[in-house]
Amino acid sequence: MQTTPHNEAKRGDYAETVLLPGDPQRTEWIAATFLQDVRCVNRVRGALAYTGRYRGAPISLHTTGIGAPSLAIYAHELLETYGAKTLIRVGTCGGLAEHVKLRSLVISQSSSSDSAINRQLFGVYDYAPSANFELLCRAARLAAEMGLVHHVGQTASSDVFYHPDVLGRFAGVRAHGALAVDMETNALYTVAARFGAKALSICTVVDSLVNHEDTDSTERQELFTDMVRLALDVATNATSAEAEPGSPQR
Ligand SMILES: O=P(O)(O)O[C@H]1O[C@H](CO)[C@@H](O)[C@H]1O
Ligand SMILES: O=c1cc[nH]c(=O)[nH]1
Repeated sequence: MQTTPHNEAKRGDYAETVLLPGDPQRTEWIAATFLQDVRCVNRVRGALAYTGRYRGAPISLHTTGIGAPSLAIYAHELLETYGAKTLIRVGTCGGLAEHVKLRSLVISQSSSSDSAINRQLFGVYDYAPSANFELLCRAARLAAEMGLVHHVGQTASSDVFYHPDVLGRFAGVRAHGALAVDMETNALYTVAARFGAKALSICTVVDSLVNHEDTDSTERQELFTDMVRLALDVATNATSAEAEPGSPQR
């Protein structure tokens, strides 16, 4: 029998720190490119998950799929059943501000949402899901030390990818400083807070809704090298002085 309705991994199969890619191909690539002693711990629904080591430290990867409901299920089970303590999303996002260029990194400090999920949970409050402060500071410091083009600030999460009003629907959050949009960060920060866990979302900008630019999906795995290296260094509390020779710099 499976341990949860969505996961065949056994208790103890995950490390306490789990990186969360949205796409199973990204998960596979991270496992093959960055981890040692790696084994696959889940294949249910194609939500590939691996556990291995990064510079000696235990680390897991788990695919979240697309959207808040999908991420919320996997994050909940990782925290409740598998004993995860730290979740770091390694995702993609669309730029909402002119200065947020393609291929840069967006480290989300907080995330607004158009989802109805939290409206039923907080009574009269509009909940403000936020990154773990310690992870956020570490990511900002390491990104600067690594010379990565990055932005730290608030983001938006939307339940809608294809919308008839491509940019107009973001007018309110853009006018209040939102840098980029994805679909899961709001849910990640909310579920992590419920369990008293640490969470951070780092996304690579793959298109700009403002500048009407797009990356080619064939370049995307390579594009993720900086984001994944940063997330792994944040996860394992490395400093850039310890970075392996040949670590990508920008
Ligand atoms: O590339 P991932 O991490 O899946 O993230 C983004 O890409 C998907 C939409 O194409 C959504 O999940 C969105 O949040
Ligand atoms: O435009 C984009 C790009 C990635 N992910 C999103 O949710 N939107």
